Amino acid sequence: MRERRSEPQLSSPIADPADPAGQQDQKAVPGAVDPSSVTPDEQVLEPETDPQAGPEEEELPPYDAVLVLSFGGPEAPEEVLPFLRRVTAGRDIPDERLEEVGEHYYLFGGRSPINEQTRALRKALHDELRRRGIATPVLIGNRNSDPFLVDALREAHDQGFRKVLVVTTSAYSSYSSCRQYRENLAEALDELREEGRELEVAKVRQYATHPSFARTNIRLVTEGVRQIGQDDDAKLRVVFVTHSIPVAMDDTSGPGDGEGNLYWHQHDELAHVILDEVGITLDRSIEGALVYCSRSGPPSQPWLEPDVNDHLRQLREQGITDVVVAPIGFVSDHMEVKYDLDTEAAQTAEEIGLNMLRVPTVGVDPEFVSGLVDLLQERAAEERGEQVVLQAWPGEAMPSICAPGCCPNLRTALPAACGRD
Ligand SMILES: CC1=C(CCC(=O)O)c2cc3nc(cc4[nH]c(cc5[nH]c(cc1n2)c(C)c5CCC(=O)O)c(CCC(=O)O)c4C)C(CCC(=O)O)=C3C
Ligand SMILES: [Fe+2]
Repeated sequence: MRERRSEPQLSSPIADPADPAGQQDQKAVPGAVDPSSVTPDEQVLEPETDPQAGPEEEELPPYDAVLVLSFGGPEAPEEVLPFLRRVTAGRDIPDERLEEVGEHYYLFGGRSPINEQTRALRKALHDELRRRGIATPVLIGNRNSDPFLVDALREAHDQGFRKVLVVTTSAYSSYSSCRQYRENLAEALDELREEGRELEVAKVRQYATHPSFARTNIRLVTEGVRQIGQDDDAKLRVVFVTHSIPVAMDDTSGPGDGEGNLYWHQHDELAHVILDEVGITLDRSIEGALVYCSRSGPPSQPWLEPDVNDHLRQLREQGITDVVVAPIGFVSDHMEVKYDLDTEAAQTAEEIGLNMLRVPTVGVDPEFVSGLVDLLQERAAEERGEQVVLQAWPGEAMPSICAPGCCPNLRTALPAACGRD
């Protein structure tokens, strides 16, 4: 087992002798995608017939469609409870907890921003693929809301697609953030097979260790530190936040034959390089810590700690006046960010007189989107048997085909796609 530091404190700068950050060539991508320009219609599956497309138009062989697989969320008050029941089906999450979480959604009119953000990501991937001359369609499938994964794959099959390349909206390695999506895929494929629809799916590797994810987060945090306007390093902290998971889930995260704690380790490594790079760019020495939000489950079950609110109070007691909160565990500003950070943590900060600035998630940042398209192309090249160099920083590239027993389901062994088990 990896030795998970119980003290969340990180300090900068920690020299990285092999800093590859500046060495990898960066592709310039013009123009960010405006999420408001995405109409619901655009997610409809349309065969792409671009009148301008020449015969040299490339695709992504052997894949004939890309699917963005996301968590999903409610978009109206009456969708909130059915959504929460779906999320927690078969788990011992008490009703009070569901009502409590329901309130977070009702505070925002029963609408989570997540589906809109998934549509914006779909459009951004679509546009970046087109910029590279790749005409492969991009679809959306969700775990917990419409368009559901199985329906999206059924529609894909009906359109004639047989090999689908999946990218999830989840960067890290753990049961909740990786294997559970693979189980969703296996279940959907089984259901379709029973209907006589045969499909193959593959998934791009978890991208917490892809350089584009690190570089985008480094730039966003650097900007946050610049903006907050506290030039005394001793009064400022960076607070890196991710979704808490049960300690038992973290202990078993990563390849079955590995050391475990990969979920924590990937966040810890990324938080360190972000602090190092911010320190180098701004010529400062800023400290930070990795903390958690959105804990659920019974109090008797240990989850990763400390909670972001407890940590903010502790910082204030230590004389810290300003915090830059960086939600590196999430890829879009969905409900966990809007409620747990922008509402709850912001309120805690205000109560205790701490100035807090929340950094945006990677969202549809062109550098991040470009990295995801690199990963789609990398996975396709790998499948064609071509030699591929897996870019990784910080840490190691995760395999695109997971090892047996990787990030196990601790409750029931279920079939999972895109792995060797
Ligand atoms: C690691 C991780 C991610 C990041 C990776 C990824 O993105 O997948 C994530 C994302 C999300 N989690 C989300 C929502 C919820 N997660 C829950 C419950 C849980 N999450 C867990 C872990 C994670 N969760 C775990 C171990 C549980 C308890 C057991 C279980 O039930 O699996 C519950 C149940 C109620 C409660 O909080 O107790 C809800 C409503 C939303 C939607 C937000 C929106 O609507 O905008 C998103 C993106
Ligand atoms: Fe969650």
